[in-house]
Amino acid sequence: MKKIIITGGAGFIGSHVVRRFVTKYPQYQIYNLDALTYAGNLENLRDVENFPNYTFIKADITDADKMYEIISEIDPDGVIHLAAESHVDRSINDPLAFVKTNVIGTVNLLNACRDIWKGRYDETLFYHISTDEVYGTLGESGLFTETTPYDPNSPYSASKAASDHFVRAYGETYGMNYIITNCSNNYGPFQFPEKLIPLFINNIIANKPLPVYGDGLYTRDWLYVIDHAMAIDLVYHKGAKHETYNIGGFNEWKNIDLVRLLCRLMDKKLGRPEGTADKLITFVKDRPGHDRRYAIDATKINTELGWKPSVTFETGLSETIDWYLENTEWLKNVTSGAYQKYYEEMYKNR
Ligand SMILES: Cc1cn([C@H]2C[C@H](O)[C@@H](COP(=O)(O)OP(=O)(O)O[C@H]3O[C@H](CO)[C@@H](O)[C@H](O)[C@H]3O)O2)c(=O)[nH]c1=O
Repeated sequence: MKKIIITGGAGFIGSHVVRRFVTKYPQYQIYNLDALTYAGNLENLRDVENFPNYTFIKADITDADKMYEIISEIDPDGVIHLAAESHVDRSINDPLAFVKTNVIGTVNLLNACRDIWKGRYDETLFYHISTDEVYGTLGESGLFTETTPYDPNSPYSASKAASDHFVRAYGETYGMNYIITNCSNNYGPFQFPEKLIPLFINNIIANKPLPVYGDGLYTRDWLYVIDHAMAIDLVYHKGAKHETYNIGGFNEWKNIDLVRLLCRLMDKKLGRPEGTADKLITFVKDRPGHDRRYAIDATKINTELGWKPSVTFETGLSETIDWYLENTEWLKNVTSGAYQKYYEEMYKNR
């Protein structure tokens, strides 16, 4: 039986990856290693928690000894590494937390895998999940390809860039098998409401202001999280070792256009008069170092592995809104307590 450790499996993207692997591959034993920080939630995995091929391990990747102990005990065939601090605004307030988890945490995993897999690197894989933000920002035209030079602008993207470099370096220096994928903005069920789409859905439901940063003309390339999980599955099984793949939706939206679309859909679904949510739009002080535009060229994964997004943005967004409207209890749980304090702290200067 193949054994795979998925780090960060209780988080947003991680939980979709865990669900896919546990349900699709009964012949694999899946270990979800997660520290359960504010963004990790076992509620995200209630539907698979009793599957015989699923095991949850609460552990923090910043603990080197613990990583060594767990990885030597399980002796996995592969590690799919998603555990990360991921919110840009948080990284501006507390960069060191991002260095600890994203850089040191990744190196801790690499060190353990390097030692435990020694002599059989060819049969094992360290698959590192990363972001398009490592490439920095684009002007009006152009796309990020796998050969675009790294040029990160936020403490978050700098920490992810550093972790990518370490993974590559361990491949070159020690000969470990690795793959890195860099993906664009994800959206979908179970996303913590600090990111644009779930935050704004939450605020529209609660009739709270929608804080659009700067002029709102920043551009992001949006991908449904389930399509990302499908890409990760494909890359894990078919990707070439020591390679990088970009994953994106070829789906660029200026923030303000996306917010207006969201407002329109939400008014309709909530049975409110058209234009109600629009009135909540509030332009606020910009995010420092705000990247103007991201856009991914996903040609390589498309032509070499045959992956492409399976749903349109309109369908994915509509399903996402429905999910949040049906799961108000989940939303209430994750936004209680510390969330309110965080929210006020984050927006007090904006
Ligand atoms: C939270 C928030 C965001 N924004 C803007 C900032 C960005 O231009 C855009 C999306 O913001 P966020 O949802 O924070 O996502 P962004 O900074 O693009 O980064 C995301 O996408 C990245 C991939 O591109 C991931 O690596 C990151 O983990 C993820 O957080 O919306 C607002 O205008 N108002 C807001 O309140």
